[in-house]
Amino acid sequence: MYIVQIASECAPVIKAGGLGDVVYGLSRELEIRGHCVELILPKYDCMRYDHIWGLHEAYRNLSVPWYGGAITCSVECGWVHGRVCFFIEPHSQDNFFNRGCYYGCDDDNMRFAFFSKAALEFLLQSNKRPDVIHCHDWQTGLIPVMLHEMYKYYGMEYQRACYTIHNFKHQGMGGVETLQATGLNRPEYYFQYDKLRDNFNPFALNFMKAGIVYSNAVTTVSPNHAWEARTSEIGCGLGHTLHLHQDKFQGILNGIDYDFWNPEVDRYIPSNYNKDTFDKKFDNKKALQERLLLRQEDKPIVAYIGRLDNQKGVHLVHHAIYYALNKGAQFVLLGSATEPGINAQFQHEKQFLNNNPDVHLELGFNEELSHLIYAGADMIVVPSNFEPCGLTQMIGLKYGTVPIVRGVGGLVNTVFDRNYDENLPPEKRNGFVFYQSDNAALESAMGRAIDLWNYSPEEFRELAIQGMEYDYSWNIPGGEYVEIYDWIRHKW
Ligand SMILES: Nc1ncnc2c1ncn2[C@@H]1O[C@H](COP(=O)(O)OP(=O)(O)O[C@H]2O[C@H](CO)[C@@H](O)[C@H](O)[C@H]2O)[C@@H](O)[C@H]1O
Repeated sequence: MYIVQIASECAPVIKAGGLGDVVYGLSRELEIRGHCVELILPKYDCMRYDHIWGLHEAYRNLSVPWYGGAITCSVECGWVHGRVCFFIEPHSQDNFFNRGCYYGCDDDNMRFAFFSKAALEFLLQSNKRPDVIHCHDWQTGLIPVMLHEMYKYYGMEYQRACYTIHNFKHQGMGGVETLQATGLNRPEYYFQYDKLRDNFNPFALNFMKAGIVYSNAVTTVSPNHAWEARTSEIGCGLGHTLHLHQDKFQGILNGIDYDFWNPEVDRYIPSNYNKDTFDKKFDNKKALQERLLLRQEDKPIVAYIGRLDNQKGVHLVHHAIYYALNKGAQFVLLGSATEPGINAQFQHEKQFLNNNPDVHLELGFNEELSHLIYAGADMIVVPSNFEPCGLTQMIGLKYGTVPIVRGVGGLVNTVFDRNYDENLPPEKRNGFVFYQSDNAALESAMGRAIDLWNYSPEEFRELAIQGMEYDYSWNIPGGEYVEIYDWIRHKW
């Protein structure tokens, strides 16, 4: 099969969070299975060019219709750790992707509406006719619409669209101008509730809703989240739309790329290990303590890695720091906040805790350091308010770092409580789970984890090794995506 992935991120060259990991990991798995995969991405000025090999011009003067005129783009091609990626670079005063950031601009909706249009034009003009176009998140939600309403008539009638939602919270909104710019026009048609009109704001078009309505198959990133999104407020207003389209909607648990996230071969950590050489994990713990100037004492290290925003339960992350310190543990945080208020709060916290030898807060994005933390910490806490899948707990498991998670979304599908999970025998359990989003609930799980480390170290070690035995690679989800692709190719 010939599959094109279109997304706003692909790790490690463009990574703001988990979306990038998934786009890369899934593409790699599909190629291993013998499919031909290409990626189309924006050419941001701030992406990690050091991860691209052989960047060269692939298409000159791609003319992309925009607002009745056209914007000329160049398309460059390069290999990102073996994956063929096409980077679209528009030449216009809008400077869509030369802003020193991936997201967070006032005109994000227009930036990615343009990217979506340009990606389709590139496929059309370069005569690429993939079997499946796989789009991700709100940034590419308009692609299935344009494919069905426009490009189908220009010679792309056999291309099928699969759409994956990684985060319902960010849906992308536009207005009439989006229709004018992309050439979709016809507001009276698209502003209908069974098309793009937002379910709650009658004056807005919703990009994510567009992707759901117009794609041949829609997925989100775990079975439990698929259920939550359809039946509760976690769908952020799209529950009804998902319900209407439930026949083509399902949850597929993300995988982890074990070539990249694997303590046995990880080149960013000083001491490689696996479950048979688990004790070498301790060398990484020492290295982590040294690197972050933590007190070199035999204490458990609790870590948090992730974006710092309300989704991630920042109030509980904050509480976890102080609770760990109170229980005599150490705490390491690696995170970045885009919201100024949350950023200021953690900057303040960092200053306040600066002289404490048992805690380190690293505010910013640091891929290399994240590997050392996964390898060096004993536990990783994921207290999310909602979590479509969550990668950090799965990476933690692979590194023998015991997850302590809130039982929501994909965390429910991946972490099984050592003491209370009744569905699995004790030797299959792999972490600690709590359910409410208050301090007491967090403490109930963190307390059990830290106590086990302190008072029954052998049992803690066993639990960590049980976690390492789980296979959360792309092997199973890769097969599930292929089944979906096959289904949409033959059904429609
Ligand atoms: N400051 C930092 N420095 C270095 N690395 C950092 C970092 N902050 C985060 N990371 C890394 O980024 C990834 C984050 O994974 P998450 O599952 O938390 O994704 P996120 O919530 O962004 O994405 C959404 O998409 C993913 C993928 O579908 C879903 O798993 C998730 O639930 C959904 O919210 C991990 O690889 C982590 O190590």
